[in-house]
Amino acid sequence: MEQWITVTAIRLDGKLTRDEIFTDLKARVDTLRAAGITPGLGTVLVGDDPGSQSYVKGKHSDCAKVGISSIRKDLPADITQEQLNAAIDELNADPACTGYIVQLPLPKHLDENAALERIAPEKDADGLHPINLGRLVLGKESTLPCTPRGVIHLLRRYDIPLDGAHVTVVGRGVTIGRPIGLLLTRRSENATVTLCHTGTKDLAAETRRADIIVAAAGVAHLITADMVKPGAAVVDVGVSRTDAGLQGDVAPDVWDVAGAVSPNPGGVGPLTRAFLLANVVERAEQQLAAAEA
Ligand SMILES: Nc1nc(=O)c2c([nH]1)NC[C@@H]1CN(c3ccc(C(=O)N[C@@H](CCC(=O)O)C(=O)O)cc3)C=[N+]21
Repeated sequence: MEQWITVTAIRLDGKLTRDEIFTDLKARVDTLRAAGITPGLGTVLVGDDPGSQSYVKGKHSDCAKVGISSIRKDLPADITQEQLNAAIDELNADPACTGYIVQLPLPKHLDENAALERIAPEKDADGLHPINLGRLVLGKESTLPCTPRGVIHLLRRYDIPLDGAHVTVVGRGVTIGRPIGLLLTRRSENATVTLCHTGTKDLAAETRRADIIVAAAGVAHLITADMVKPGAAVVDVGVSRTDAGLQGDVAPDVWDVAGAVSPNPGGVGPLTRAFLLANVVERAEQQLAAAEA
């Protein structure tokens, strides 16, 4: 029998939205350069994981597109914590580097939290330094984590209402699951958030009552059509490298039920990168404002 597949969901287009952000950033970088400040993004990459290498490469090519200079530190997988510390200290001291990241995950013998804490908080482009995460909890101005910023920007770009919305977040990772609730529950967003994880007893019950699902578990096709309220927005953040290629957390049949879905690839990933650059530009703008004051 013939199968009819009805794709009804709006596509939350991360590439298009990224291009809009880049246009804005490029103009701001031109202004900074004219004032004598060149924003510079540093990356610290340890080891030769192909995924991490491709992400870092993407970040540097983004920099070139908006006029941000970039500094790459690629280190072998077997370096010691002291050698990693030395690379971090160099970027902390380098005036050409206005913001940087330590690409995660690090090889298992290295201490990720120690590395993140060693980053000068004012150069933390990821927004993952404990001072910045702590300031976010306190509601103080801080560098915001890139992926949560990207998710919220994408929802707003497509006029998905956040005020009063029930958002179910799936996954409790440090880069998205934990911080995104802090952003979504600010007065400016005003959403109600449920955070689910592997200990959640009835995941489908939690996702089914959501107006917005943020799927960030890193489990391929975890979210299926039966778990989605008709018309809900579904943001696919997770990435799994499988034999079938890159797969998100959202199964294809979700497009038949949801009102809006972010594709993966082509959804949140490009925005994570765009907000990394936005964070670097904003750091440099603050530097300029401080110099002018
Ligand atoms: N310190 C640190 N900061 C990070 O922000 C960070 C990290 N470590 N470790 C790994 C994760 C993952 N991540 C992605 C960024 C862009 C895409 C992206 O642009 N993806 C493209 C596809 C790229 C491809 O095909 O490989 C897309 O979704 O369209 C994906 C994933 C940043 N991360």
